Amino acid sequence: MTHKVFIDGEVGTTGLQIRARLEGRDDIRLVTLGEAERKDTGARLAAFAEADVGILCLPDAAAVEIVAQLAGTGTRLIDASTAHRVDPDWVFGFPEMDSGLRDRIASGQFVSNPGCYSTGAIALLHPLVKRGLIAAETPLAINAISGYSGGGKAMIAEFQSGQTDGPFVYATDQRHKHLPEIIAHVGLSRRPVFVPSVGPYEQGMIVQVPLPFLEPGESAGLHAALAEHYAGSAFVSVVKPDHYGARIDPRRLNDTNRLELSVHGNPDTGGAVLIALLDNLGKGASGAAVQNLNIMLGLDETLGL
Ligand SMILES: NC(=O)C1=CN([C@@H]2O[C@H](COP(=O)(O)OP(=O)(O)OC[C@H]3O[C@@H](n4cnc5c(N)ncnc54)[C@H](OP(=O)(O)O)[C@@H]3O)[C@@H](O)[C@H]2O)C=CC1
Ligand SMILES: CC(=O)N[C@@H](CCC(=O)OP(=O)(O)O)C(=O)O
Repeated sequence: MTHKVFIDGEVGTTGLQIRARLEGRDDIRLVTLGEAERKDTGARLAAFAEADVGILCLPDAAAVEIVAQLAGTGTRLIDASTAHRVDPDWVFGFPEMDSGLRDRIASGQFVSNPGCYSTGAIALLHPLVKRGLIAAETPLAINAISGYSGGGKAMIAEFQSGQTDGPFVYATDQRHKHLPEIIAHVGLSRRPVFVPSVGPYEQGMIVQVPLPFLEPGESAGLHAALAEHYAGSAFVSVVKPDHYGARIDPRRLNDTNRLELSVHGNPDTGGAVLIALLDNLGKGASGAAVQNLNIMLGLDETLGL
C-alpha cells in the first residue's frame, strides 16, 4: 500500500531533510508542488486534500494560517513549527516521553513535533520529575549548543556567506520560544533559566542541565531512572559517561534519529550535569517528523530512519 504525503515548506531546511528520508521509500508517494505553486494557497490546499498526511515545515505564522484554512477538512497533520506544542487539540509528538503517547499519535489528527532543544531537555527531565527525583519547583538552568542549521535557511546563509563566523549565546532575556513546551511537558512549576548558543558548525546539538544540588551518590539513581524509562527504545539510549571521551562532540549523532542521554558528575562530592546529545535536524526535527509519520500510518516507526 502506498501512502501519500505532502510536505508544506518542502524546500526549507526541515522540509528538505524530511523529503530526503522519504524519497527512497516505495511505501510513500510524495505530493509535490513546483516553485511557482509552493506558496499558492489554493494549490497547497489541493495537495493537502490529496495526501493521507500533511507535514508543515513552515514558520509559525504560516503554520497557524494554513491550519485555519484546513479547518473541517479532516486532513491529518504533523506540524514541525512551535505553533501547536502546548495546544490541547494537538498530540505532543514525542512517543518515547510517556506510555500511551505513541497510541495517541497513531490515532491523532493533529501531531506537533517537539522543538530541538526541547527534545533534549524534556527527554532528560520528564522521567526524573515524574518519578519525584527532581521536584517540580526546583530552580533549574538549561544550557545548550546548536549547529547553525537550527536557525533555518536564513542562519545557514549568514554562516555560509561569511557574514557571521562566530559562536554566540542568545535568548538571554528568557523569552525563548521553547520554554513554554519545556515547562508544560516536563511538568515544572518554576520557570527554568534557558541559555542556548550557536557554534560555527552546521548540525548537531548538546543540551545540558546542571544539578549543583545533587548529594554525593545520588547520580546513579538518576541514571537508573532514565535507563528504566527508555528501556527498549529504538532511538533513545541512556549511556554511561565513559561512552564519550574527555570531550563530547555535539555532531556525533548527525544524520541519525538518535538521542543519547547521560548523567555526569563526581559521586563523591555530589553535583552532576545531565546531558542530551542529538542531531537538531534528526531527532530534533526531520527524523522525529518521519518517526511520527510512520506511527500515524501504522507502520514500523523505524522505517527510513
Ligand atoms: N532548523 C531546525 O533545526 C528546526 C526547525 N524547526 C521548525 O520547522 C519549521 C521550518 O523551519 P526551517 O526548515 O528551519 O525553516 P526554513 O526557513 O529553512 O524553511 C521554511 C520554508 O517555508 C517556506 N515558507 C514560508 N512561508 C510559507 C508560506 N506561506 N507558504 C509556503 N511555504 C512557506 C519558506 O519559503 P522560502 O524558501 O521562499 O523562504 C521555506 O522554504 C519552523 O517552524 C522551525 O521553527 C523545528 C525543529 C528544528
Ligand atoms: C539555532 C537556532 O536559532 N535555533 C532555533 C531553534 C530551532 C528551531 O527551529 O526550533 P523549533 O523546533 O522550535 O522550530 C531558535 O533558537 O529559535
